[in-house]
Amino acid sequence: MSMIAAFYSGKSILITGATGFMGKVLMEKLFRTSPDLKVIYILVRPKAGQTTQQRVFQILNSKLFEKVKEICPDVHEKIRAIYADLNQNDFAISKEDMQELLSCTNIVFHCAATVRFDDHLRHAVQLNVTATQQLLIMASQMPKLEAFIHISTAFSNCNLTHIDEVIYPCPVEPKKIIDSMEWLDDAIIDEITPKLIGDRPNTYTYTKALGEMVVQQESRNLNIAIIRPSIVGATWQEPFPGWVDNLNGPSGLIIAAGKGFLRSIRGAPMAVADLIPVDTVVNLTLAVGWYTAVHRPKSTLIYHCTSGNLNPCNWGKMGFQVLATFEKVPFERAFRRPNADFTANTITSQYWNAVSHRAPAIIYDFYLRLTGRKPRMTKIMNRLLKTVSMIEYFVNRSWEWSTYNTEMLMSELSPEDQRVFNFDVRQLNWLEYIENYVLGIKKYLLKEDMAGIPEAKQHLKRLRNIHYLFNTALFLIAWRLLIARSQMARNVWFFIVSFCYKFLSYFRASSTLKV
Ligand SMILES: CCCCCCCCCCCCCCCCCCCCCCCCCCCC(=O)SCCNC(=O)CCNC(=O)[C@H](O)C(C)(C)COP(=O)(O)OP(=O)(O)OC[C@H]1O[C@@H](n2cnc3c(N)ncnc32)[C@H](O)[C@@H]1OP(=O)(O)O
Ligand SMILES: NC(=O)C1=CN([C@@H]2O[C@H](COP(=O)(O)OP(=O)(O)OC[C@H]3O[C@@H](n4cnc5c(N)ncnc54)[C@H](OP(=O)(O)O)[C@@H]3O)[C@@H](O)[C@H]2O)C=CC1
Repeated sequence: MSMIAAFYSGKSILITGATGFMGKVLMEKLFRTSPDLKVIYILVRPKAGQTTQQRVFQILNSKLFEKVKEICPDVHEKIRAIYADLNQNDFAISKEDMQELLSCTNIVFHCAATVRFDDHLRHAVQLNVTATQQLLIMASQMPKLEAFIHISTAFSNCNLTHIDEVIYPCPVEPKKIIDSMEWLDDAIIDEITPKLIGDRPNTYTYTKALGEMVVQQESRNLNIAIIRPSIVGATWQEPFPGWVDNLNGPSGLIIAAGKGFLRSIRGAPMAVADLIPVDTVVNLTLAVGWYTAVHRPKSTLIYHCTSGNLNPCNWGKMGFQVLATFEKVPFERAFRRPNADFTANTITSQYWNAVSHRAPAIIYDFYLRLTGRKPRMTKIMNRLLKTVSMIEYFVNRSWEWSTYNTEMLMSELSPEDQRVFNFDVRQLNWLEYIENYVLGIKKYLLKEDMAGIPEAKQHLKRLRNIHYLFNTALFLIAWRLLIARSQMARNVWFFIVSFCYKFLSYFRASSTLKV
């Protein structure tokens, strides 16, 4: 019997960010392994024309929850969606709902965040810092609370190269930042943002670091733990391999490469690609929830959920396997044949951006205009290049995260728990994982049918022929222009033509002699 699964039975659990990538997998695993849990409260806001109830309905009816509905048929009744907006005071939760949350919650998993790299500092602070502070204040009023688990990121201290499982202070106190956001106008915030984030690449990593400081400062007598996952990818094993439903991290770029838009990234092929499957993060999160509640460590423990030091894989190997998978299972209606590579420096990167990204987009838009359609490729390409420029920081460096706490926890688990809540990345076979990841993107994100693979392969063949034809035409035009302008080129051309002629005459004469 799994001790962790038994621990969650009968519990009332509050999850923020349950509609997000990680939150959904967390809920799924909880229901699947502890169907006897009492209730999961989720803080949800209406979005994209859907009410909170409709959003929950959509999640429960997704493929991810198919197994859960067999194991826990009353799952609908065990989810209590609470209207909440983490940008508002008291999260805009009604008095009755707040009362219920405060009096019943046993465990809090705080997953909600803005993960956008380019978010305005005011918004990133509101969600990643102020909302965390407010949630902790709420938690301190929960008499039945056993553990509060905060999800941070392994990149909250990406300005360092070796990162321990400790909280590193930021130069300016989070409270001061929170206060200043209230009275500074956007223009001034824009001006001071680069100074505040310092040697971090974006507002996301900076505000996640502030969020950790807030957790430390507001911990009072709560049982708190912080989990720092690295780059979260598709599921490895559970509930099935390859599940993914958003474009964050590598997923969007894998699509861009598979559809032939992305041809090159400035990146270091030998740098460690610290990817971690989402189900591994969730298993660790649930194990940490159990350990924190049952063993009540004296201080706030931080757990690194990373792969690099136990089972490293580099970007070169990962990219190579992504491209190899496209050969077997190509994406449909590709713009060009998938063929991406890492470039070493800014100059070559700019060259390839001009030649392989911008030029084909301009040519294609010209073709669209000629055929009376609206040009769109330059816009898509600009967006892609913006995304690439934002992730380049992470594919050009390697980090070293110590994992003492994570390994300690692994050793504390019973063999059954180690199996059911497996977070041992040493068992991960990268090639298999990446292949399933690409397949998962095709099936669950792009919603492409496997039956369409022969047609997709046929389409790639046509693209290859167009590519050869285009290159040959381009070569001939360039050559023709050169001949018109340069005596030397003309001489070379006549030499080649006469050489070919002589060779053919000799070949014809010798074959006639043989007959
Ligand atoms: C040795 C030789 C080997 C040779 C082999 C070579 C092989 C080459 C490569 C082959 C294949 C490539 C595979 C690997 C590539 C490397 C990937 C590296 C990824 C590294 C990521 C590191 C992240 C680490 C950070 C820490 C992790 C975290 O803690 S948080 C999670 C990370 N967060 C994110 O990823 C969020 C990023 N997104 C944003 O910040 C923003 O969305 C944006 C700034 C990128 C874009 O903002 P914008 O306002 O322009 O657009 P938005 O409104 O958001 O969306 C508009 C449309 O664009 C779509 N979209 C959104 N995000 C992405 C995305 N990431 N990629 C693509 N498209 C995206 C979105 O859906 C919108 O679409 P529409 O609705 O249709 O308009
Ligand atoms: N994905 C990754 O690679 C990594 C993620 N992390 C961390 O893991 C956690 C979960 O990330 P992930 O699931 O990928 O992120 P997602 O972007 O998929 O999910 C974010 C969640 O936060 C919710 N949220 C955002 N703003 C509000 C708001 N104003 N009110 C209520 N809810 C809100 C979203 O709700 P809605 O659906 O309404 O937008 C969504 O449920 C985050 O803390 C992130 O920092 C850490 C390392 C890597």
